[in-house]
Amino acid sequence: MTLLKLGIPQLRRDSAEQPDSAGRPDVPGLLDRFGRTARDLRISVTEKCSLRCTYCMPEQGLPAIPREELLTPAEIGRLVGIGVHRLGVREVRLTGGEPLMRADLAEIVRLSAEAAPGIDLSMTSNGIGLDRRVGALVAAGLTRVNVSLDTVDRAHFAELTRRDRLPDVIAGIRAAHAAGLTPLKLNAVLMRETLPGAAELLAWALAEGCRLRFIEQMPLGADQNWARDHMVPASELLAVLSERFELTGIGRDDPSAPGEEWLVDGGPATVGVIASVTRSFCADCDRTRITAEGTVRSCLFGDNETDLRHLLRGGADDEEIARWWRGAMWAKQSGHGIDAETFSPPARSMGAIGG
Ligand SMILES: Nc1nc2c(ncn2[C@@H]2O[C@H](COP(=O)(O)OP(=O)(O)OP(=O)(O)O)[C@@H](O)[C@H]2O)c(=O)[nH]1
Ligand SMILES: C[S@@+](CC[C@H](N)C(=O)[O-])C[C@H]1O[C@@H](n2cnc3c(N)ncnc32)[C@H](O)[C@@H]1O
Ligand code: SF4
Ligand code: SF4
Repeated sequence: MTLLKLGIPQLRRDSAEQPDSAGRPDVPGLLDRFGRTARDLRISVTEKCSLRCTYCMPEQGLPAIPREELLTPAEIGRLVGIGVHRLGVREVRLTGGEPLMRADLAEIVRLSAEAAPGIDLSMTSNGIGLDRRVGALVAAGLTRVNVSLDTVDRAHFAELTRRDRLPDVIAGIRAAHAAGLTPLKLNAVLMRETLPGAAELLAWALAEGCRLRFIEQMPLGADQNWARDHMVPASELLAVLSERFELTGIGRDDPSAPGEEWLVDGGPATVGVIASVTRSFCADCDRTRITAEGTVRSCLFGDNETDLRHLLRGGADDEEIARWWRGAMWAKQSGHGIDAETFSPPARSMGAIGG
């Protein structure tokens, strides 16, 4: 594979070749060789972002994807329809980059909702500008939103994201809540720098009626500055939170949910931990991803991508596209492999994959 600078790979030369499905049983779903079936579709709609979180983006942002290489709303809607009606997808999440950077986001939501009426259609966002657009997004069919927020200290937020935008994020969170997009989950990436403020962030989330989840940092940053012995494991976070709150473990909503939950002070409020590194949930993974350029990415950490865009634009029918998608997922790797001695981070960073 040829790498472009800053972690965006060109399409693999062979990604426009139909994936090898040898040995795959003839079933409609997105089965892989390890017995997992993907039902949770995550679609990245852009690489652009209004923030520059240090664990995700380089300071100068990612190189722009030419407009004609991005999937259009109609193409995204068509893939959602294929995923739901032919491949067994049960929930769809829009992500990025920052989805709100796309001016046609409401159109993407509308066409996706029309392609799969009644589906859980959510978005993961940094919340900036959500206050102005949430009405249109809900009217278009958005059912839920998760917002990323690492600290409620304005100066610290500016340092972590390289942008002084905390008031905009909070406005977005409150507007989403007021618009009925609940449960509203907040995602906070665990870092040495944010650990001392973790209890404060939880107190803030509880007061706002949001469900906070802390996420172990993964080696997916464009600056490639992750180190196993520097990351904060879930166990350390739980010890810190327990100094202020009484936590009672209640496990996962379902086995493939990445987050484990704890009741806070007897409940009903909860705090979640997504321990992707130290308590990996890869064995139960149910994810399939489409990148903003229309490739299937079977795993966050798997650089082998299969191009569906040329099929969408080349007159292929839905069943042919479904066949390629199934083949791409059949080849999915067993897990992220972070603990293996041979591990090396993927070529794309989180913002370029679609987290
Ligand atoms: N290892 C791993 N981590 C993931 C994956 N997808 C998301 N994450 C991490 O989980 C965090 C939360 O993701 P969200 O986009 O909020 O999605 P979710 O937790 O599945 O969403 P809900 O259904 O609302 O609970 C992200 O910030 C990522 O760090 C994945 O496929 N593998
Ligand atoms: C890449 S962002 C895209 C959506 C949106 N811009 C946002 O921040 O929510 C999706 C999620 O990935 C998480 N993320 C980014 N880099 C990460 C990393 N290195 N390790 C773990 N999670 C990461 C973010 O915190 C966010 O919750
Ligand atoms: S985590 Fe989300 S908000 Fe932060 S830089 Fe990455 S894409 Fe942007
Ligand atoms: S790292 Fe890959 S296999 Fe593991 S949960 Fe994420 S997408 Fe699934």
